[in-house]
Amino acid sequence: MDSTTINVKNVSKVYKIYNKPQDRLKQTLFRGRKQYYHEFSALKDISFTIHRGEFVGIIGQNGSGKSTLLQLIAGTLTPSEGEIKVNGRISALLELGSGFNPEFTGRENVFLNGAILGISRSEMEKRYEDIVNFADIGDYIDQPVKTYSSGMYVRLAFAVAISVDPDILIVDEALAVGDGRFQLKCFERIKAMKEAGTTILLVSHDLQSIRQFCDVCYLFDKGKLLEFGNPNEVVNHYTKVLFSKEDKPLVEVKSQEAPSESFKGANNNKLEKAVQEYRYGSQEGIIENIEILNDNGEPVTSIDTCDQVIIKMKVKAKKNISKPIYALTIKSIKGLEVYGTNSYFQNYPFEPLKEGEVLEVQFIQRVSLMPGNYFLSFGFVELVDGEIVPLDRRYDFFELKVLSKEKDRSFGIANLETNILIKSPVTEVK
Ligand SMILES: Nc1ncnc2c1ncn2[C@@H]1O[C@H](COP(=O)(O)OP(=O)(O)OP(=O)(O)O)[C@@H](O)[C@H]1O
Repeated sequence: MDSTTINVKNVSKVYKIYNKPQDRLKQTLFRGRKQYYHEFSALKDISFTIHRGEFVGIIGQNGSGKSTLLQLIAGTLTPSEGEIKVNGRISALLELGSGFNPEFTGRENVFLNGAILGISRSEMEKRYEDIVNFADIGDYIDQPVKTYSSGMYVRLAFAVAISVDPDILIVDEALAVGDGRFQLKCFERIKAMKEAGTTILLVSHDLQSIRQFCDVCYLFDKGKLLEFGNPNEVVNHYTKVLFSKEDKPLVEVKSQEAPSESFKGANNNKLEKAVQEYRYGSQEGIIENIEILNDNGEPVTSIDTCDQVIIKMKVKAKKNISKPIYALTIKSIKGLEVYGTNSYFQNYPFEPLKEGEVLEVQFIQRVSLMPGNYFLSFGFVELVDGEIVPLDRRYDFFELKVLSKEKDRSFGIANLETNILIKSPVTEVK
C-alpha cells in the first residue's frame, strides 16, 4: 500500500492585498481593467511528501506561511499554483474561532462538526460522552460557544478533533492556549493516535515539544521551505534564523573548517565529535577548545552518575567584547533540555575582553543525571543593547555517557539519589 498521506507539489499561495476595503469592490466592478491590489506571496513553490503515521512538526517565525500551508492541506484555502493530494480523513484544529458556530452551544457544535466530517448523528452520539469527558468543561457544554474562554474553546475543539478517528490530525498552535495539565493530556492522546497510525501535523513555537515528539521537522522562512529533517537538527538551525539580522547574517561553521580544532578526550585521542554538532555565530569571538575532566583532572567521555566534572572552555576574542556571556546546555538524546545556564543568568559580572585576548571558562558540574547519553552544547555570546548576539554557538558539541554506579534500576532523567529507609513496624501502645 502506498504510504503517502500528503503530497504537496510546487505549491504557491498569493494573497491579494487591498489597501482599502472599497478597493475590493472597485476591483470587482472594473473586472481587471485596473488593478486595485498588490500581491503578496505567502508560500513559494513548496514541495514535500508526508507518509502515513509520521508526526511532523512545522516551525518558523511569525508570518513565515505555516498557517497558510495547514489551511491549504486542510482544504480551507486553495493554492494559487501547484497541487496538493491528501489521502484520508483530515481533522484540523486551525486558529481559534474557526470550526465552531459561536451562537450554538458546545453540544450543538459537536454534532455540527461531526456532520461536516461526514459522521452520522447516531455515530456522534456514541462518541459524545467521550468528547465531553475529554473536554471537561462542565455545564458550559450547554452554553453558546461565544461565552467560552479561549481555554474552554480549545478543550472542546481538541476533544472533537480527536474523536472523529482522523487519518490526519492537524493542530495549529491551539494547544498553547490550554493549561499545562490539558496540554499534557493532549500530547498523550496525540502520541497514542500516532501509534495507531494517524499522521500528525503540528505547528508550534514550542521547540521543546517539537524536539520531543516529532519524527520530522519542517522549517519555513518567508514563505519558503528552508529545510526538513531530524527535529533536533532543524531546531538548532532555526535558532540561527532567529538570531540572524538582515544587516548581519550569522556564519555557519562546518566542523572540518572549524578554527583550531583541538578537542582532546581520554588517552589524548582526538574525540569522535557528536555527529550532529551544529555551529554558528558571527565568529567575532570563538570557542577554541573544550575539555571535560574528571576529579583527577583526566579527560573523560564517560562518567558515573552524580560524579563531578570540570568543563574547561577556552575562548578567544576577535574584537573588543564589552559584555561577554558563557553558556552551557545539557540535552537528553531525545532533545529534551535537561539543564541550561550561563554566566549572565548566574549574575556573574561582565568582564570585558580585548581583541586577541584568550580566556578559560570553567563549568564545575555535578552530573546528577540518570545513566544514558547526553549532548552538551556551548555558547559564547555578547549582550548588545539588551540583545543576545551569538559569537560562537556550538550545539551538541559533545556526547557524554553517564554510567550507572551500581545495580540501580531507578528511572527518569535527574538522579536525585533518594535514600529509602524502611523501618520495622511500630507497635501501637493501647
Ligand atoms: N487572508 C490573507 N490576506 C492577506 N495576507 C495574508 C492572509 N493570510 C495570511 N497573510 C499573510 O501571509 C503571510 C503568512 O501568514 P501565515 O499566517 O501563514 O504565517 P504563520 O507562519 O502561520 O505565522 P504565525 O506564526 O504568526 O501564525 C503573513 O505575512 C500574513 O500577513
